[in-house]
Amino acid sequence: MSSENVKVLIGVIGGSGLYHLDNLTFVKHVNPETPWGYPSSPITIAALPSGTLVAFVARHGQGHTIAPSAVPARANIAALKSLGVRAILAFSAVGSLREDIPPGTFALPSQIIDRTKGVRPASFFEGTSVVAHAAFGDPFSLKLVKWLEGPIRRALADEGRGVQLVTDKCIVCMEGPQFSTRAESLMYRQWGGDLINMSVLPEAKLAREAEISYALVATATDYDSWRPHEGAVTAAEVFKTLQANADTSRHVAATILEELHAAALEGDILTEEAGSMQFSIMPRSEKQRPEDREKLRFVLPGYFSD
Ligand SMILES: CSC[C@H]1O[C@H](OP(=O)(O)O)[C@H](O)[C@@H]1O
Ligand SMILES: Nc1ncnc2[nH]cnc12
Repeated sequence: MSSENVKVLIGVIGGSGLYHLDNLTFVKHVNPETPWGYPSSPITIAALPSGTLVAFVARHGQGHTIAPSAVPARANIAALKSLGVRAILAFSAVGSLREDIPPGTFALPSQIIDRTKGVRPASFFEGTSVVAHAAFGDPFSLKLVKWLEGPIRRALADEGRGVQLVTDKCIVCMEGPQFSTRAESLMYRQWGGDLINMSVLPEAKLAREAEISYALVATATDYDSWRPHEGAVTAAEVFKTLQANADTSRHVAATILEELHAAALEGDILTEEAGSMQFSIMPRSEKQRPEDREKLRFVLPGYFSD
């Protein structure tokens, strides 16, 4: 279980239905302990055909034992960062709030509406003597999302199942675990929401605090509960599309990760996030507790060295 000497640039987070990337070559499992505990599941280190390594974590655990509100998102992001991860491709099963985003569609959202209820630890700085305000106006990495569009479209075309990709959508992140009421679902549409899940927050916020470029591949499974003459969403409805979406997600990952790794090495898709916390951390270091600085060094070594 040692994470020693593992250096990985790209991390993948799998959501509901996506518990492994078994179309890549398994190398080993690592389970880094972080100041925020252990990740949802041991992290799989997998090799691409060139030998390039990627890291994969199952958000809800390998056997889907962790509810969305209980996902140890800080440990997941911190563990990936400790392996060297600078860009995360996260997958999520989502509800659709729009007629023109039918189940089976893939989406790259660009905005988030936060409907979590404050029960999830949402910052690495929480409970410490260090105050930081990360910029989150553009919650996904603009450069990474823009870069992903072409390779994902090509991967979907190459798969040949006719899966469509839509971009520039707004995702609502709700608390759960129960699904929304019909009234809430209608309200989210009026607010401008296009998609809904229970997982993108605080994951995206924590990736930003850790200066990791983060993008979400949202895979639609259902129409939530806003359609007046249709039944409200149930888990059984979600399961109908989950497996096919997960198969396509694995295909997309296997097809684009080599190119993504090369683009990340080249550097440009990482430049927005790298160094972005520099002006977010309130600069009163003489009042910051040494033990808090040590904890934060795990995710932001550049700012909290002695
Ligand atoms: C199984 S339906 C609700 C569940 O599915 C999504 O999980 P994930 O984002 O990890 O794919 C959604 O966010 C909920 O957690
Ligand atoms: N309708 C829905 N609401 C919240 N999360 C979801 N994940 C998949 N479908 C969902």
